[in-house]
Amino acid sequence: MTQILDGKAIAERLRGQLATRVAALSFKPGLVVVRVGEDPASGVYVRNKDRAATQAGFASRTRHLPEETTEAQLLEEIAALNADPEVDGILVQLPLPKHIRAEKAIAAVDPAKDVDGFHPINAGKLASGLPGLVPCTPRGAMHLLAEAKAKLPGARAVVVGRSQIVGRPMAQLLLAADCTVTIAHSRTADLAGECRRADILIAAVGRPELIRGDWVREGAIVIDVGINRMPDGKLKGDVAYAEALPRAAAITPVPGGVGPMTIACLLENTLEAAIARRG
Ligand SMILES: NC(=O)C1=CN([C@@H]2O[C@H](COP(=O)(O)OP(=O)(O)OC[C@H]3O[C@@H](n4cnc5c(N)ncnc54)[C@H](OP(=O)(O)O)[C@@H]3O)[C@@H](O)[C@H]2O)C=CC1
Ligand SMILES: Nc1nc(=O)c2c([nH]1)NC[C@@H]1CN(c3ccc(C(=O)N[C@@H](CCC(=O)O)C(=O)O)cc3)C=[N+]21
Repeated sequence: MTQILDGKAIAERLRGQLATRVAALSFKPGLVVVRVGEDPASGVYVRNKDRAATQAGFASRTRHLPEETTEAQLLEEIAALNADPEVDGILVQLPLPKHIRAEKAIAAVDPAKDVDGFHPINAGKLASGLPGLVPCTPRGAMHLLAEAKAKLPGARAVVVGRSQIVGRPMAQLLLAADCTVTIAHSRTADLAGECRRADILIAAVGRPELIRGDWVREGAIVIDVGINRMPDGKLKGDVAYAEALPRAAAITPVPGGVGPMTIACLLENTLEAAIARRG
């Protein structure tokens, strides 16, 4: 029987554990989400983060800046949050309006408060095997692999996608866990062939059902990071779920897989950043 990795339930349990740890502190870890403009998808995510954080006992707020905010104004806002002792975690919601360079905003966040783990300092630490803040989505995927009791050392892991925010850090975490890691992308010569070798298959592409059932090795663990909004409003992953299900040992659904774990790991990172910074 294929194990369906219920990210919603696992994230709920993790948030409960975090709430218990937060309740034992003498302060509320502070999280600020900075949102610029009106990207429609961001509205839902930002509200979900805010609700999860508040429920778990964090001091959470959203700083919503208008679409016309200049890059310089955003950097000033970030500098103020860096200097605020009550703020432990800062997340600049992506995408940003086109007139703002995302890499400038990301690099402006104090690495000690960078709960997205996107700052080059944290990315460099991860690539060097040093402790630092780790991006939430790959971190959530690692929790799900633990839930699947994946035997990582020596396993062949294939990560499809090489973005700064998902694919690359995912590959680094699997490498740190002693997997043999392949990173595939849009220029990969034989994507189906690469996927078929995977004991652990991570899809982070952003193309609905690109990965077909017969690309999945019998007994593989499949983590589908993709979140694709279809014209009918429903969400689909990057993996053809119904086809892959009978072949996989374990698989994540979309929705209800990696997405909720991302939010739980944001809280996990914020708690860790708070404890590290406040001692
Ligand atoms: N569950 C969650 O919490 C989150 C989900 N997501 C979702 O994950 C998906 C990926 O996000 P993100 O990493 O930001 O996306 P990006 O668009 O930044 O990266 C996509 C990657 O997929 C590769 N790719 C695109 N088309 C193909 C193809 N036909 N064959 C092989 N590789 C391909 C690209 O290759 P190349 O580099 O060559 O262009 C690129 O490396 C999206 O659906 C996004 O919505 C994202 C963040 C969080
Ligand atoms: N600075 C920054 N950090 C991010 O981590 C970040 C970001 N910007 N921009 C957008 C992406 C996307 N992302 C998701 C988070 C939760 C769900 C999630 O909870 N998904 C639910 C369903 C949500 C729904 O129904 O729309 C699920 O998959 O079950 C999805 C996607 C974080 N991102």
